[in-house]
Amino acid sequence: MERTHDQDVSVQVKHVQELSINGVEPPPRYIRKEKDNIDAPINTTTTLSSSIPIIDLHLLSSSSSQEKEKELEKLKSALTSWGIFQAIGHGVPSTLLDELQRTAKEFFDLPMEEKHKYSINFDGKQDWLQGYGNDLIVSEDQVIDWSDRLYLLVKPLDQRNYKLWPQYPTGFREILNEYSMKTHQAAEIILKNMAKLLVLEENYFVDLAADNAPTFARFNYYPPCSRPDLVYGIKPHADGGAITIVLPDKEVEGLQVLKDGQWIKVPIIPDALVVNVADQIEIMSNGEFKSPMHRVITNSEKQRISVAMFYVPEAEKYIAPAPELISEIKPMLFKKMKAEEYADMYFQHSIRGKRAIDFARV
Ligand SMILES: O=C(O)CCC(=O)C(=O)O
Ligand SMILES: [Fe+2]
Repeated sequence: MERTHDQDVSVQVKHVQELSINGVEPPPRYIRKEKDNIDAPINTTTTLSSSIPIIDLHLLSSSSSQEKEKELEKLKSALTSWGIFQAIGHGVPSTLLDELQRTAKEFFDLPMEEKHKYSINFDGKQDWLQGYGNDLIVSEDQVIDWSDRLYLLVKPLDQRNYKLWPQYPTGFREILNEYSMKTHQAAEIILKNMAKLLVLEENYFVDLAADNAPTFARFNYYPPCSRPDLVYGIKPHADGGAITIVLPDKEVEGLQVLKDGQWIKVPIIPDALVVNVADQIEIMSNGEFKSPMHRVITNSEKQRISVAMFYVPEAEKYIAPAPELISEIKPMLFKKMKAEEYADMYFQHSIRGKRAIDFARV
């Protein structure tokens, strides 16, 4: 994964945090264009928000088969109709969630010079987009998200680039390490039960999170923005890996998911982790599980911080619909390709605001 990027990054942008401090109107390149909008109304009712499934991961490994079956049924409907759910009983201690949020905040609060030590473009080199930065700019007319990020490879362990793991705030490295181990266990439970639901071999999806498979942590920092009506925190997108586990901000909402043509707010549930299916599981499940479009809106008064863990299949692995899920009535919906080919495709299309998975269809 230590690939250097040969993309032209000559167009540099400021960190959003600096723009926000000056309180200026967002510059034109942050203003979304008509083509970036998905023409869907926002559903502001809490009824739909509160119908986003809540799954107790602990019950999925419970000894009572009745409880387990009930939770599995809920998981099935979460994955097939929403592609997103709130995970409780995930085994990550509440104190660790708080510590991770606190360290993330302390990192973004550091002076710019300190954060720049971990810059994506440090020394003019790009380490597969790892480090502190924001959207990679590939064209002059690209619309930029109102967020700064710290993006780090946390697995495979021997590929971690500790030069980009902040030394301050103290304890950052240990906390991220601990958090990544705990969320890995949650990811395994989810992936195992996904295979069960599709009557596939138990490890069919768990292997996607094997020791050699990459996991990335992305700390998202969304400063206040004077024009939430015009500027996205993250534009509408689907994630490109296998699954994503997000620790959302404890106090500030912002994440929305597209469901049946409407944007639905993902509500804050204390200590819950938001889990979403990403494109490569949609492909492998032959479209049974949905990789949902989601976006983050900005807030005029408050900053928001989230931490996303992306579980990504190993570069060399072939991704294709499971043969067991292909039949005369359900033909193969997606082409077979290497995970790294998909990753490249994802990168090229998503940066231009397009859905990569549409280019993988048969
Ligand atoms: O900030 C959030 O809640 C979600 C972030 C997200 O969608 C992402 O990092 O891909
Ligand atoms: Fe996302």
